[in-house]
Amino acid sequence: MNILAEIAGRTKLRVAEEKARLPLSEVKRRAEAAAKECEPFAFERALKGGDISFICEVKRASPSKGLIAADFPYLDIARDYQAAGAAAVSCLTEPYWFKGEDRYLSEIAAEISIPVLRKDFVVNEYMVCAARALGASAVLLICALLDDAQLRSFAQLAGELGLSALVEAHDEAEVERALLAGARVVGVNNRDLRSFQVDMEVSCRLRSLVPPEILFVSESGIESAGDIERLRRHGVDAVLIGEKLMRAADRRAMLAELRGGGQ
Ligand SMILES: O=P(O)(O)OC[C@@H](O)[C@@H](O)c1c[nH]c2ccccc12
Repeated sequence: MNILAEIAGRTKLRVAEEKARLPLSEVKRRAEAAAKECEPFAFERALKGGDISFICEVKRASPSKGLIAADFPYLDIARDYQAAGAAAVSCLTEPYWFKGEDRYLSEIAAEISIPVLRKDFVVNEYMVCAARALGASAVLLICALLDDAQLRSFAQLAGELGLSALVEAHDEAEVERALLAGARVVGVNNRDLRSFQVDMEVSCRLRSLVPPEILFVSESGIESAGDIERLRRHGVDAVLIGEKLMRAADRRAMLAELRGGGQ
């Protein structure tokens, strides 16, 4: 079984436990209440226009790298990202492989003013509603994990809650499926979630398949100002960076270095 299927299976059990504590009707009510108080689609707005935007990730561990941050002052990290000019923050909430927690997301969203993406393995509508209820402005939908009907219905539900959906693809067929599902933000993962192989060329190759009015985010394995420059040249709207920033002693300085010559 590949890791994605394994994570999805474990996630379904996790959500079933959550549901037993807090029913879907209550999470929906909380999500709708949160939607009334938040600016709709703030995530998309934050990525639009200007130079390439940075989505900076708060990630404690990953299946490919193991423990990334022994010391994990997640609120300080999120505040640093905001101070360094990040357009948005991505926060892992998956507990078993990424050592994430829902409270990291809710506390970060309450602490900073830039939008926060819930980075998790969404497998049902409960998780979309919970994302909003926790204070997220965006939710990740992974094409490799969801069929067309699920992609469409979760993207629509997100839309009804004013949440942006970052629809993640890794090849031509998945980009096509993302667009068919009505994605307004397509993320191309440079990392193959099955083999963990990282190749920036994947983003460069797939860029032209996404029309200019749809936001294009390049995700994973981005490590240098040179990488960013290459993606900029290909017309990428935003980059999603985790490990390189998480491991930096001075995250603000690292973000400035990655941004390089752009304004
Ligand atoms: O740490 P990196 O290589 O900079 O990658 C960040 C981000 O793209 C990665 O965490 C990610 C991309 N898609 C995902 C889906 C699930 C979990 C994690 C991810």
